[in-house]
Amino acid sequence: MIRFDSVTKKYPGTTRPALDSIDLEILRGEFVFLVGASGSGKSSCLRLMLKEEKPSKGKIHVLGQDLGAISNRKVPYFRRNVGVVFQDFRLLPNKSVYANVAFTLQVIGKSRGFIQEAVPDVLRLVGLDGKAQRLPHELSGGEQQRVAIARAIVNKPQLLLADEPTGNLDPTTSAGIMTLLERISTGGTTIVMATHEAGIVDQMKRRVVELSAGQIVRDERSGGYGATSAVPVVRAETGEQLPTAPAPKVQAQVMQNAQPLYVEPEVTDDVTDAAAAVTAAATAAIVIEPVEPPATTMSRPALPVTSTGDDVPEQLTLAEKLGLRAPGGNRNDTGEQEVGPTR
Ligand SMILES: Nc1ncnc2c1ncn2[C@@H]1O[C@H](COP(=O)(O)OP(=O)(O)OP(=O)(O)O)[C@@H](O)[C@H]1O
Repeated sequence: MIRFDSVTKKYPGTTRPALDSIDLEILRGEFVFLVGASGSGKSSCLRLMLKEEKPSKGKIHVLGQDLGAISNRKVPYFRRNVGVVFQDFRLLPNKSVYANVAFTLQVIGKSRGFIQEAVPDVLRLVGLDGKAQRLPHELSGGEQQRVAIARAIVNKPQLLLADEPTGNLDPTTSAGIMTLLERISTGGTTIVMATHEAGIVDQMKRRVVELSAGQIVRDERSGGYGATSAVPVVRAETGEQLPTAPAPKVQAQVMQNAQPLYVEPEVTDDVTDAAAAVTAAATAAIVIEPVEPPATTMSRPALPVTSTGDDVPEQLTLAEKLGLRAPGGNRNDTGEQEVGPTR
């Protein structure tokens, strides 16, 4: 499904690599957490898997394809099989929930009939079937993230990449999002998720790959978060060590005491709401701890905007960022403007 062979990523103008000779194999259907201190290379890993960045050395295979052999023109076709979810949702602000999800299918040329079936189906799966006509700002943060997840999976990708998808959400809502991701995973989708949330990782007991200063320092089949948040942050550009990484919001202890996140799917469409209710009840005791910002803020570019080649424009539309259209391709009537969290 995913293979990294001695992959090194060194960004221009930096003194040390963001990823340093990484070997990694992820099999079909796995649910893998990428953990590690801020700056350890998690987002770089995801960007490489999506071919948003090119490795400086080494080879990457995703979905059976050698990413180095895919031309920029063919990248959107590759990405049709890869869903992506970001911390800041990236929804179209002036489009309804339905239109946001339908957009993905319109861009890749699916028929109206297909869209009219697929969108309600996926909105039911994420528990938003009653909210199809709402605008993003009329939804809670958790609901907005569920729209983003619906958009990411509506084309039934084999692989879902998630970069801190609960980063903007409170602990209970985060647990609900994890319930949903776990359900998507049981449907056979491979999921790779970068996170700082110790409680979630400890509770779900999935494969954990830990990065430290660009190297894999731990790869456990059924692991916990470990002590990564205590690992000093290292700035790739200078090698300077920063004192702390962001504190996780969902405390491990509380999540350990919570009931399992996953609820067996039922035949009714209310299953997601039922699962969310169970999760909410189980995590009702969670105390929302104020998250102190790190002593020094890391300068890090937004995940998808990085230019990958000489012929790729700097300003990418949403469809281009999501890999649904080749950069510079025909920008028709899809109204591509994006929005982050609206609360
Ligand atoms: N476009 C870039 N140009 C230069 N350096 C970069 C770039 N992107 C990332 N880096 C550096 O590469 C290193 C790894 O960054 P990356 O974003 O992959 O870490 P991360 O583990 O995802 O961090 P966080 O948890 O804060 O999101 C960091 O030192 C970062 O400063």
